[in-house]
Amino acid sequence: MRAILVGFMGSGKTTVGELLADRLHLTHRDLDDVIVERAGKTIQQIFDDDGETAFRQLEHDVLADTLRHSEGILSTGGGTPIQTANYDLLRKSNVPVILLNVQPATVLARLADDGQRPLVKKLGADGLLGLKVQRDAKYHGVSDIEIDTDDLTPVEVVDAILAHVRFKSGSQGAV
Ligand SMILES: Nc1ncnc2c1ncn2[C@@H]1O[C@H](COP(=O)(O)OP(=O)(O)OP(=O)(O)O)[C@@H](O)[C@H]1O
Ligand SMILES: O=C(O)C1=C[C@@H](O)[C@@H](O)[C@H](O)C1
Ligand SMILES: [Mg+2]
Repeated sequence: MRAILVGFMGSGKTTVGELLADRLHLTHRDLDDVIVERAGKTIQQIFDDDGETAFRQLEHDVLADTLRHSEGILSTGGGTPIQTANYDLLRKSNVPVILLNVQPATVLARLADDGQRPLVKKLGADGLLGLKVQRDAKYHGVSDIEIDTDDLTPVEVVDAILAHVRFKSGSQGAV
């Protein structure tokens, strides 16, 4: 991989990852999409049928495979860096890990109409922001670079990433 995006739900990892990959003519992988492909069902269905623990195991397996075999830009899921095994894989990856920071009000605004994320449905606004507080130290700890996204459009987030990370052409990755 050349760069890995992490952050809470609604921070823009999927949106920005796609734009960043386009800009750099790299492939984009979204971990949630790979999980859905592998499971043959939606994330909501995995949570409903198999439970969150099964989802987290699948997420770990897919992360390990993706880090081993894929090139380009990786957008993680919102909970990916939280398990210790995943946190360690990301820290050891030798790839810049970029945190897309969001304030609580931004999370709620961006996810207001969401019907896709099981945890948004299950936890409600207060529970969601509580989860963010619990996770924040891990997001900061796992990242090499942090971008505050609240006042930026997705394209401006890409510009901010490119201002911080120098991407080499060829297969050697970012430096
Ligand atoms: N910088 C931004 N400004 C305004 N809206 C944004 C920005 N980034 C993302 N969004 C919007 O917020 C919503 C969530 O974005 P996205 O799906 O990219 O988040 P995510 O970090 O991938 O979430 P998850 O962890 O659940 O995968 C989308 O509707 C997207 O268009
Ligand atoms: O923050 C989380 O735990 C999640 C975020 C999404 O990207 C999905 O991976 C799933 O809905 C769980
Ligand atoms: Mg996403």
